[in-house]
Order: sequence, then structure tokens, then C-alpha cells
Amino acid sequence: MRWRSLVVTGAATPAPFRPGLEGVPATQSSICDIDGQRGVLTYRGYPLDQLASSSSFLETAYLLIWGELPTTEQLQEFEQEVQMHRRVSFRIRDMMKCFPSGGHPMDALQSSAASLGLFYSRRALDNPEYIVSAVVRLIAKIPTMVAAFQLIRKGQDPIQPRDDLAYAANFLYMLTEREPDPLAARIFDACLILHAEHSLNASTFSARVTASTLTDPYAVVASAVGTLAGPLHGGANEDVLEMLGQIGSPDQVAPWLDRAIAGKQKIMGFGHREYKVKDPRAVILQTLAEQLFDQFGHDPMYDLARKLEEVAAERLGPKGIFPNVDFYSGLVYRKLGIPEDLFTPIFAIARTAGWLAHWKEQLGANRIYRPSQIYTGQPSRDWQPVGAR
Ligand SMILES: CC(=O)SCCNC(=O)CCNC(=O)[C@H](O)C(C)(C)COP(=O)(O)OP(=O)(O)OC[C@H]1O[C@@H](n2cnc3c(N)ncnc32)[C@H](O)[C@@H]1OP(=O)(O)O
Ligand SMILES: O=C([O-])CC(=O)C(=O)O
Repeated sequence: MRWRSLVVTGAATPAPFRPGLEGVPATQSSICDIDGQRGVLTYRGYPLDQLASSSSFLETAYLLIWGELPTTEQLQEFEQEVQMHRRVSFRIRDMMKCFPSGGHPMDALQSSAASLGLFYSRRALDNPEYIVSAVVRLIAKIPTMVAAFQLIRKGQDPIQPRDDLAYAANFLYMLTEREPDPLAARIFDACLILHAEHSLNASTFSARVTASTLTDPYAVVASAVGTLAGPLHGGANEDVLEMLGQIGSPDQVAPWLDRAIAGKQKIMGFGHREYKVKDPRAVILQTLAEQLFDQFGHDPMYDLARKLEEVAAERLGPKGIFPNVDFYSGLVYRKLGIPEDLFTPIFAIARTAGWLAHWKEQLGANRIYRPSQIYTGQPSRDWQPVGAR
């Protein structure tokens, strides 16, 4: 523990200051559980590996948001509703055409997600139909907006979703304008399941803080997208491939890592506040990457990544620093032909399910988040005219 022994003054009950709120419970939640010592992750009690191999992203999203696995009828209805709301207004597409083509797709997504609040009636938070429609709209439209920006920035018109394609396959189709191979679509769907939820990570905390003000769900998701974008959080998946590119070849791994550690550089895709062992999602992502390599050809960058994991286990393992979810995901997406700066927006597509589950849970027992602080500034003093300073 690196908690400082400072005490909050002015709070009703003085509490120790814990930078980054490490170990501080900030909510009660029944959505997801992490055993960071054993590397076990469950959604609503179901082991993640079972969901990744047997469920679909939409079924898992339903589970996360509504608390139980859907019946056949409930699943069909949810899938149909999502399919019906995949299109985005031409006004939003036109707005996206005005975005700079060199801008990051996460910024485009954050702006477009927020813009949904302009179109759909706000803050009927006590109306169950409003909750359902917001859930459906966000899960349906976020992938369409990610794919639309990809085509727009290449100077093309976005293409419409295809009603005969399931969620993951349709996204890959909207991105590449080609119907994806069924194995590729299945693996991509499993990736969405793996990224759908992870308790009170930074972006979900952001979502819950925003939700606690009773603002609209589009603002909740937009604030979470902005938080996910940072390189210490979801943005690390994009940086991992850049880092592997810099290392260059397996024989350079050990000297590169020694230099990085000596320079106090963070190794992207490594380390986690909760896990002191390898992230269970990284284990499953490796299996998925290998399935893709078997079918579509090997990627030498995978050998480099494995070598880095092996050498890092010696150097950083004793400190409990191992690969996290962001380490191998990029290798899967790269094999699927997805550009690197779309890795984090894809994370956001998946995590929208978790954010919405937390939004709904927050509304069920809401109290606005308003922690205290320790003031470290000047004591009270008098203002002076500018000429007298
Ligand atoms: C989806 C996700 O968000 S998964 C995380 C994605 N982010 C990354 O991969 C970025 C790299 N990783 C990190 O920056 C961190 O491990 C985080 C942000 C994930 C967790 O941060 P924290 O729990 O606050 O750990 P913190 O940064 O305090 O590190 C604790 C110690 O481990 C070291 N450490 C942590 N992660 C790493 C890393 N990736 N590389 C090298 N050292 C590391 C720190 O330098 C620190 O060492 P010290 O005690 O000697 O100063
Ligand atoms: O839990 C965290 O802090 C980060 C993470 O792995 C995630 O959001 O998936």
C-alpha cells in the first residue's frame, strides 16, 4: 500500500487520503466481480470464459444491464430493437463530415455520442420506457458512429447497416464494406464480450459520477468515452502496437525493457490496479489471436509480444505487474485488418454495455458523488490592485 497518512479535515468523519482512491469502495454493485489475486472475472456471477465461448455480445449486454440472462423471446426482442435503431440521423453524419479527418476517432465518438442527447428527449429517468430506449439506442448507434467516422475520414460516405447481419458482423461490414468471414465475426463478438464490463474502472466511475447528477444517458456515455481514451486506461491498446513496433525484434526485447525500466517508463498493456496476476481477459485474447493466426496466417508481432511478456515476467512479475486486457487485443484487431486508432473506439463499443449497466444501477440507489478534498493552497489573504502586486 502506498497510501499517505494525511487526514481529510472538514469532512464529517476524517478519512485517510488515498491517491487514486486505491482500495476505497466508492459504490456497491452487483454487476461484476474481480478476484485480482486468482485472476478470475465474473459478470453477474457467470465466469467470463463461459460467456466468451458460448454467449453473444448482445446476450451478455442484456445480462449486464438487466441482471439475468434473457429468455429466447427476450433476446430476440432485444436483438430486433437494437437492429431497428442502428441507423444514425443524417444530421449526425453531416456533423461528422465537418470533423477534421486527422482527428482521433475517440474524439469523434465522444462528440457524436453526446450529440445523441440533442435528438432524444431528456431526463425522463423515472420512465422505464425511456431507460430501455436509451439503452437500445446507445448500444445500436455507437458502432454505426465509429464505422461512419472511419469512412468519412477516408473521404467516403458512410454505409448503412445491414439488417441481415448480426451485431459484430454488421460492424465489421460497415467498417470494411465487406461481409466478414464467420470466424472473424465470431472472434470479434467474443472480444466485445471480454471488454463489456470491469467494475469501477476509471471510465465507469466517470459514468457513475455523471449519472449521479441525473443528467441524460448520452452525457453519461460521452463522459465515459472521454475517460476511456487516456493512455493509462483504454487508450493503452493503441499504444501497445506502437511500442512493439519500436522494439522491433525479439532479440531487442531484453535491452529495450531494461532501458525502459531504468527510465521509469510505463510498459503499455502491463500492470493493473486490481490484478496482481495476468489479466484473465489477456489469456482469452491470446487464444482468440491464435485461432485467427491458424486460419488467416501468423503475425510475427505476436512472437515479439510473447517474448516481451516472458522477459517482463522476470523483471516486473515480482512487483505483480503482468499483461492486462490491452496487451493482446490489438494483435487480434490488427489481424482483422482494423486500423490502430480504432482499437479504443472498439473498446468503447463493448464497454457501453457496462456503462449502461452502471448507469441503471446508479439510478436505482442514487446519491450525488461529492467527495471531499484536502486543501493545500494559500491561507486567506486580501486582494490587491494590479499596480500594487
Ligand atoms: C483497460 C485498462 O485500463 S487496463 C490498464 C491499461 N493501461 C496500461 O496498460 C498503462 C500501463 N499501466 C499503468 O500505467 C498502471 O499499471 C495502471 C494505470 C494500469 C495502474 O496504475 P496504479 O494501480 O495506479 O499503479 P501505479 O502506477 O501506482 O504503479 C505501481 C508501481 O508499479 C509500477 N508499474 C505499474 N504499471 C507499470 C507498467 N506498466 N510498467 C512499469 N511499471 C509499472 C509503477 O511504476 C509503480 O512502481 P513504484 O511503486 O516503484 O513507483
Ligand atoms: O479495471 C480497470 O481499472 C481497467 C480495466 O481493466 C478495464 O476497464 O477493463
